[in-house]
Parts: sequence; structure tokens; C-alpha cells
Amino acid sequence: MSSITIRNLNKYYGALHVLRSLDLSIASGEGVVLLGANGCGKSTLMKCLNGLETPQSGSIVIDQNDVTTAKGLRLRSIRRDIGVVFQQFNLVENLTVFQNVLYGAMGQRRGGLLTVWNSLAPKDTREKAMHCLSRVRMADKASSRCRDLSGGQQQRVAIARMLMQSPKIILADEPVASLDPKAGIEVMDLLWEVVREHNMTVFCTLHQLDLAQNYADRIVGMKAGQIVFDSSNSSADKESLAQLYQGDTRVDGASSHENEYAAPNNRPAEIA
Ligand SMILES: Nc1ncnc2c1ncn2[C@@H]1O[C@H](COP(=O)(O)OP(=O)(O)OP(=O)(O)O)[C@@H](O)[C@H]1O
Repeated sequence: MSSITIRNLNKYYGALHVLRSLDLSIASGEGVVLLGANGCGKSTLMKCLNGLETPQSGSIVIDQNDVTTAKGLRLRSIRRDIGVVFQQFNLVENLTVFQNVLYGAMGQRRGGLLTVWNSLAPKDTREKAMHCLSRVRMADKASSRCRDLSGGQQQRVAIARMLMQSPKIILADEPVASLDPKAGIEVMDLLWEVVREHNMTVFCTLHQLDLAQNYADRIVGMKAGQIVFDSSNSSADKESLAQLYQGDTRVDGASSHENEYAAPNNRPAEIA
């Protein structure tokens, strides 16, 4: 199990101050959902956590390791413990389901993609890939090309690929935003089941308040680059959550009117 501690984190894109002295701690094994309007900085925070973006100041400590100062092999080693699930699945569409899942383990090694392509992965790795596919109920699609799957099926394959890594922490950035409500619930059910089975820590951004309330142990809310709401799920009150979507929500100062046009799903259905 792994914990995350973020202290005084600041991230700029040019002159745009996106993460503004942000503080947040997540305990080992906790399931935390992050809510916030479009453009408030959620994805930027996720990228900093995963080492894909480097903040200008502050620290992110995952267990004993500071992600913000780690480089090269050290950073790669930290990132091996972090599984990511994206809105757009990030599968290789022309590879089969099995090859994509294999890539979760082999892709991190030198020549990994080539190994997957030539099906030269070791027997135990291939067995683990089939086990992960069975876990997400996609073993019967192992030979299918990913491009031929529905969105919900692709996200299940992405979860299987993430399981291949045996991560300790899951970062999920809007994992159901591209799915219809039924497929979205199936994916959230599956994601939370595997997280609980393996005692993983999970930090997940969502736009749907009802989903947040169905799955999270704790809900945190972000507004204009800062954490402004932090509560256990059971005591999260709707009025405070509604405030996350009112006033100056974006870090770039665009109006909430522009915000609504930019993304119709800006507000969770229950609040809008
Ligand atoms: N690579 C980048 N370069 C410059 N600006 C960026 C970059 N990435 C994000 N931004 C800007 O940072 C701000 C925050 O974006 P971010 O994607 O973190 O918000 P978000 O809360 O995840 O939004 P959404 O819910 O719409 O995904 C936005 O104004 C965005 O345009």
C-alpha cells in the first residue's frame, strides 16, 4: 500500500499559474475522488503526480520518494508503482487485446513493444496477461484488435494492462468520461473491485457527483488551482459541492459562461 503527500505545489504553463500552493495528503489504501469544473487544474495535478509534468516548486512524496526531484531510472522505478487509467484508454488500436495487456509489463523494458509484436514474452508473463484479461472478463476477446471493441470494453482492457504492472497506486483521470452511463458504471464497479482486491490507493477525477458518492471513501474538490473542499464521502454536503462549480472556477480566468460552452458536462447532473 502507498500514500501520497503533496505540499505547497506550484505549476505554471508560461504565465498561467495552474496549481496554486496546493496541499493534499492521501493515506495508503484510500479511495479519493477529485471533483472540479473544467479548467480548474485536475489533469495538470494528475500529470505532476505521474511525473509527466514537472512543477516549479513544492513536493510530491509517494511513500518515501519525491516524484518532483526524481529523474531517469529513479523516476521510472517510481512510475512502475503507479498505474494510470485515462479517459481515452490509450491503447494501441492495431494491436490485439492480448498484445496491449502484455505491453503493460513488457513495454517498460528495452525493446518491449518489439517483444509484444513478436509474441516472445516469457511464459509466466503471458499467463499473467491472460489472468488479468480474465479478471476484467475480456479473455474471450484476447485475439481481437482493440479498434474493434466498444469504449467500455477498451477501458476494461486498459484496466487489465494497468494490472499487469502490479501497481500500488492508481491514478484515474476521468476514466468514464467517454462512456455512456451504463458502461461507465460497469467500468467504475470493475475499477473499484480490483483496487479493493489489491489494497491499492486510488486517486480518481470525475465529473459525475453521483459516481463520486457511490465509490469514494473521501471527496476532495478543486477550484482555480487549489483544493477547497475535503470531506469523507458520508459527510460531503451538496451545497459545498455545488460551490465548486460557481464563480471563478478556471485557472485561466475564462468565464463560467465560456466554460459551459466548452464542455456541456461541466456540472455534475445532480447539481446543474
Ligand atoms: N500543456 C499545457 N500548456 C499550456 N496550458 C495548459 C497545458 N495543459 C493544460 N493547460 C491549461 O491549464 C489549465 C488547466 O487545465 P487542466 O487540463 O489541468 O484542467 P482540468 O481541470 O483537468 O480540466 P477538464 O476537466 O476540462 O479536463 C487550462 O487553462 C489549460 O488550458
